[in-house]
Amino acid sequence: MTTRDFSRIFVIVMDSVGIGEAEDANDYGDEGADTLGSIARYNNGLHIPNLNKLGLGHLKQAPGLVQVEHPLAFYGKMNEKSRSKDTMTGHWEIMGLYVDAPFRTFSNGFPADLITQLETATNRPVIGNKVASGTAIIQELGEEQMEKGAIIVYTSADSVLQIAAHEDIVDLDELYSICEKARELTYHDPYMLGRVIARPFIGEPGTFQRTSNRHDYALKPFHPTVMNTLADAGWTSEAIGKIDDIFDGEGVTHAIRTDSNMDGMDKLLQSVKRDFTGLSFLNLVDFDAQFGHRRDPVGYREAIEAFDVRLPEVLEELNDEDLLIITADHGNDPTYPGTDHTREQVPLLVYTKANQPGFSLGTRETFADVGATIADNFRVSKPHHGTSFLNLLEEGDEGSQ
Ligand SMILES: O=P(O)(O)O[C@H]1O[C@H](CO)[C@@H](O)[C@H]1O
Ligand SMILES: [Mn+2]
Ligand SMILES: [Mn+2]
Repeated sequence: MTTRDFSRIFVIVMDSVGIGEAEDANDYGDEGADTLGSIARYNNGLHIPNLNKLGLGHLKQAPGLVQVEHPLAFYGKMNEKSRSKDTMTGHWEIMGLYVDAPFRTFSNGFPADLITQLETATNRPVIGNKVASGTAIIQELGEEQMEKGAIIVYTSADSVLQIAAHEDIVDLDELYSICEKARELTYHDPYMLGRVIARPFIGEPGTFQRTSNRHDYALKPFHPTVMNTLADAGWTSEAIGKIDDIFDGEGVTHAIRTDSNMDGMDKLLQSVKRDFTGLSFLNLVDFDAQFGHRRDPVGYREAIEAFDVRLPEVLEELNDEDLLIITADHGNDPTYPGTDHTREQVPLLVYTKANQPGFSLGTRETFADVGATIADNFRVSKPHHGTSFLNLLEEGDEGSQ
């Protein structure tokens, strides 16, 4: 450990809260996607006084977004450089890594070969094997899964193999071990899937419900990320929520699980009250999983407003030596056709009590600017990608643009 400017950096990823189409949205068929703007317009407004105070209204004009005169945070937008719009790619890029080739996707289901290997390895018949929404496929196939003692395998536009089973038929230990086998079978070429996900559910036919016992089995990041360099240098590199899964534990010094956005905010607050030096990295997945993929713009608005309500508690606990960065990993516009992520720019809000008001950080070329800033702050080797904006945070008003 050497020196640092800020002693603690807190990063909150509002999973899927994009802020408008990315420059390359056309390549993804996502022209016009705008998660935050669409939610604001659909609901005729958003009540987000605290995000507005930070400066979110400087990034977008939409009902409920207010351009305050003296934003408390520095604000900007970021484009994603990696050629993919999934969660892992977004988070890895935030920590300084690029993914050049998208992980493989299977829009017609998985090859028969893989399914046979999975059935043999798990001794359970596979049903489903198609692209599906997770909440819909358990209603469709849940009863059959129970009768046959089968496992439901499905995928999406993301590089995922998801396995759903009723907790009374395939207990959690078995489901997790099935997923580990599926992970082994798909870790390398020719499959190299981004993630295998356990999707247990409970209940009766017609009212099946997924439980929070979901578990993700990711690939390890292809190269060390800023989380690794921080941890290797002896700083804290804490993961709250899905972060530990997304990095497959790489560079994580402490992992803290959460079961909802509000639980994530509770855990963040506990972390803010703890004494440490380094990074605390939180993912709030409900925006994406509960509302974006479910194409529920009303629920999504409520989730953003609920997040906004919790912000002051965090801001009050921060001191002059802390930095808070709020951003996202991709979009998931709940008014857009389909049920998948949308290629969007993401918001960047950077708050420190040490220098207010903030000003524009402009439109950043890559999410990796966040990782580069963190590395710069803690004087560890910079990631290959990204430009630090740390110096701008120290400039004061004359840096205003
Ligand atoms: O429909 P469910 O099961 O929620 O799946 C969603 O969750 C997966 C992982 O985030 C994505 O691939 C998306 O399809
Ligand atoms: Mn995501
Ligand atoms: Mn998602």
